[in-house]
Order: sequence, then structure tokens, then C-alpha cells
Amino acid sequence: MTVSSLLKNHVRYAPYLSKVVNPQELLPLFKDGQYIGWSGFTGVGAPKVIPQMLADHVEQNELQGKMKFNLFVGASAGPEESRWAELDMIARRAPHQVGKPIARAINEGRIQFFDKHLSMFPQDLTYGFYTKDRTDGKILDYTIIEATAIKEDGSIVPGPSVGGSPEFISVSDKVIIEVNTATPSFEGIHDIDMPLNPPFRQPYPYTRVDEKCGVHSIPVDPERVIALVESTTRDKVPPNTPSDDMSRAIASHLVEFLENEVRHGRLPENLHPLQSGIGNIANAVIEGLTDSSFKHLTVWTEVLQDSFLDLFENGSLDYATATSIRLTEAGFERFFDNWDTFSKKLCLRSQVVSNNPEMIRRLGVIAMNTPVEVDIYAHANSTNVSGSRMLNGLGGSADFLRNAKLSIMHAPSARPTKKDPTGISTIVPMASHVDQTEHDLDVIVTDQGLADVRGMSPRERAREIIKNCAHPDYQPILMDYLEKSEFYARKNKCLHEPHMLKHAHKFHVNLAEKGTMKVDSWD
Ligand SMILES: CC(=O)SCCNC(=O)CCNC(=O)[C@H](O)C(C)(C)COP(=O)(O)OP(=O)(O)OC[C@H]1O[C@@H](n2cnc3c(N)ncnc32)[C@H](O)[C@@H]1OP(=O)(O)O
Repeated sequence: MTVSSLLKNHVRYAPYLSKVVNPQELLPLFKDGQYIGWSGFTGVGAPKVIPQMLADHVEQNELQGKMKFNLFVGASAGPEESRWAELDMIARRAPHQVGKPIARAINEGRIQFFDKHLSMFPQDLTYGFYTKDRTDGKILDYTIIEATAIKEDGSIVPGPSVGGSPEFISVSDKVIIEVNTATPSFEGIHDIDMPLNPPFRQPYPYTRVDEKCGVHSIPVDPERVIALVESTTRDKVPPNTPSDDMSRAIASHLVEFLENEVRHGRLPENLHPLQSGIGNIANAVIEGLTDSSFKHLTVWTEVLQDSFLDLFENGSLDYATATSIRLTEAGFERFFDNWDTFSKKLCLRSQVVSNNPEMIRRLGVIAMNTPVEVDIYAHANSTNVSGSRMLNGLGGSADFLRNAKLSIMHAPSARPTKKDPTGISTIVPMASHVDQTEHDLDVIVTDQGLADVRGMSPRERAREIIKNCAHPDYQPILMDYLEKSEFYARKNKCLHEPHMLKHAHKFHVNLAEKGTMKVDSWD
């Protein structure tokens, strides 16, 4: 097959050039029921060509539901994954996904999805936990990985995400590389600690966000690389929703809180390394920090979004490390135009390291993530609407929130339903599913205000959360629930964390039946 000169420029290990194929030639390798790993994390750095080729094959031959794979991706992949879900090509999936088609397939029971902390997922895969029913001793049949360059030793330089690729490759029978020639090489930006399983694993030695001691590309046994294909499509991340009054209000409460922590000596002037989730609120919080007086900030997180570029550019951010840099097309343009500046201030690691509990606790990270709901005692649901409907998954939220120095959850105080503009209260009597427990969270913040629940008993917490965070439409209803619960609990001597179990999920039942959480009474 003729190899383009662009591809030759990206591949510095000559023996691979004889393995360059037309993607169609790989079709016979793929069989229903196989276990496949993809590179990628939060919609960037995932393979594109082979997933599309397989999707076209399924669509053209009406093989929907007849060619299904057990698919593992560090976190969410790109639009190719949605297409696989639409064509019923995914039998099993872990650990985090994004997009309506895949969430629909999970909630319709067509995909067996299991959720796991992002720091643990790759190592558990290498332990063989997820393939314990295989009888051939293999873990992954194929890893399909996107590279932006291949080095002289045949090792793989990933693109804007590292994710779980090092672990996937280490347990993959065969490896297929998609070399993306539309994206500039990301060489020099990665620092990768290769997997080493217990009992001989060494501690990660980092005591600052900018320390590095890993390798700069992912080593692979060239014998296991069976094919290379050229990919000419860049990652496409949809534009972020601009910040609005609600998200700006949250950001301003948070900035005020952090300033107060500095004044009281609980944080240094440049804070501690920040972690920030994805989405509109997380973006607004970072924008809020851009406008604040904090300088020399650092970031230890899993995903960097466009708003971090502003922080770099205005000089507030000294250094950031993550496992993925999920930028919009405009963001990537800005990033490549200023490669020399950004690449010196940025490092991408594997997700086992970016989300490593020991590192998060050692560095005293300040973690900020958005929940579905938080209950009056500070248990939070990050994943399942009304206890059942899976959204995106746990992601790294609990890796960070359990281990951070400050664990913060930010959310709108109310979300709309078709029937009621404030039909969903973020603050509920009892969370319908718990991902973050009362033992993990320190601060809850909504557009209404901020509840600092450190050191508070559950009943003190409940009052602080209702008073400061609940939407005014729900404050009296929640107070009524709390007081009635206390009345019954006092009689039964169970006042530590009082609930009326028969009413604890009445907000959710009311939402299902009447389209609003506004319950008329507790009787
Ligand atoms: C890769 C990573 O891990 S990044 C690091 C952090 N990761 C995480 O925190 C993972 C878990 N978190 C998440 O996935 C997100 O933060 C979410 C989904 C919880 C919140 O994100 P938001 O952008 O605020 O979600 P949004 O308000 O659009 O809600 C999503 C959907 O859930 C519905 N929803 C949200 N909360 C509720 C609720 N309490 N009750 C009922 N429905 C709800 C919304 O109506 C919306 O429904 P739709 O899909 O039919 O439109």
C-alpha cells in the first residue's frame, strides 16, 4: 500500500511502514463478542477510522445487534462511540461514557454498563477482573490506539489524552495504531508511568504538579502491532455553553470562600492544586478564577477545558497536569498557535496517576465537581437520575472528592422540567443513589449560596445546606421534612441522622408523577 509522505513524517520506526494497511483489510479480524480497548478520554484522542469502518460494515450489512463488542475506553470516546451505540455494536462497556445514544442504549438494557473509579478501572482490567469468564486466558483481543507520532523505537506518542492506553496495551493480544496526520504531534507533553502491579509497585514520587519521572511515549512490543492506518480527522469537541447568571453566581460564592480560606491561613495565597470537572459550571468556576486575584495557581486534574487557556494566558496559572486536554476546535487552534508556551506548562499523565488517591491527598488538591443531587446530610448522587437512569457515570468524581483536601460540589439549586421551571431541586431529603458520601464532602455550593459543612453533625449540616443552598421554592418543604423527621426520631431515640423512610424519596416520586419535586405535604 502507498504510504503518504505525511504519514512517513509521523512514523519514525521504519518497520511499521510495511504494516500500513487500508482499514477495510482489517475487517476479517473483528468478530462478535471480542474484547476491545480504545484510546481516548473525554472525547479526545480516540480512534476514528477503524470504528467508522466497522460501523459502516454493520450498517450496510444490517448486522445491528449481531456484531457486538465488549468495549473499554479510559473515559468517553468521540462520536464514533455514539454511532456504535446506535448500531447496537456494544455488548458491555466501562467505565464512563458521554452522549445520548450510549446513555439510551444503557438505559434500554442493550449495553451492560459498569461504572468504576477512573483511577482503578485500568488496573482492575490488567488484573483480569473484567474478563474472568474468558476461557482463552486473554484479556483484550485488540487495542486500537490513536497516535500523533511513532518514535524510533516503535513506541507510541499519544495525542491529547493518555487515559488507560498504557494498561490496555500491556494486556492486549494485538495492537492496531491509527496515526493521526491531521493533528500536530503532541510529542514532549506526556509523562507516563508504566503499569506495575502489586506487590512490587513503587510509590509515585511526585510532590509537585510539575514533577515528572515517567516515559514520554508508550512502549509496545512491535511484534504485537499488527497494523497501522492513517487517520485524517481531528477531534471535534462541541463548543461549551457560555456561562450564565447561575454559573457565575456559583463561581463568585466559591471564589469568596477560597479567599476566606486564605485569610484564615487554611490555604496559601496561590491555593492548592485545583481539580475541576467538565461542563458548563466547571468552566464558569475556572472563568471566575481568571477574574479573581489568585496568582501562581497550579492544577492537578483529569481534564483541561478551554477556560484553562485563559488562566494560562493571563498569567494566573503556573502549571497544569491532567490525563486529557479536551479543547474545542477553536481551543486546539489557540493551543497549537501557542504550543511553545503551553507545552512547557502542561503535562499529560495516565489516568491511574492523574486520579491517583495517594497523589490527590499528598498534594492537598481542591476538588470541584457537579452532582445530580445532594441530600440534606451531604450524600451526593453523581450518576443515576431518580436512582435508576444512568447519565455519564462516576468518572473521576469520587477519586477526587474522597481524597481531596477540600471536596466541593457545585450545582444549580434547581433544574427545569417541562412542567415547572424549578421542578427539580438539587437538594433533596435523601439522595436516590449515593456516589459521594457525607464522609467525603466539605462544601456544597449552588447559585443561592455556599454551605461549609466541615465539622458539622448531620443535623447541623442539614440546616446549613437547606438555608444556604436550596432554592427558595424548596426551603420550606425541606425544613418541614427535617423538622418532622426530627420529631419522630426524638421519640425513637434515633436523632443522629433523622429520616422518615416512607417519605424520604417523595420528591422523586412526585417528580415522576407530577413533573415537579414540589410535594404538597408529608402526610
Ligand atoms: C471524566 C470525568 O470524570 S470529569 C470529572 C468529574 N466527573 C463527574 O463528576 C462525573 C459525573 N458528573 C456528570 O456526569 C455531570 O456533572 C452531571 C451529569 C452529574 C451534571 O452535569 P450537568 O451539565 O449539570 O447536567 P444537566 O443539568 O444537563 O443534567 C443532565 C440530565 O440529567 C437531568 N438531571 C440532572 N439532575 C437531575 C435531578 N436531580 N433529577 C432529575 N433529573 C436530573 C437533567 O434534566 C438532564 O436531563 P436530559 O439528559 O434529559 O436533558
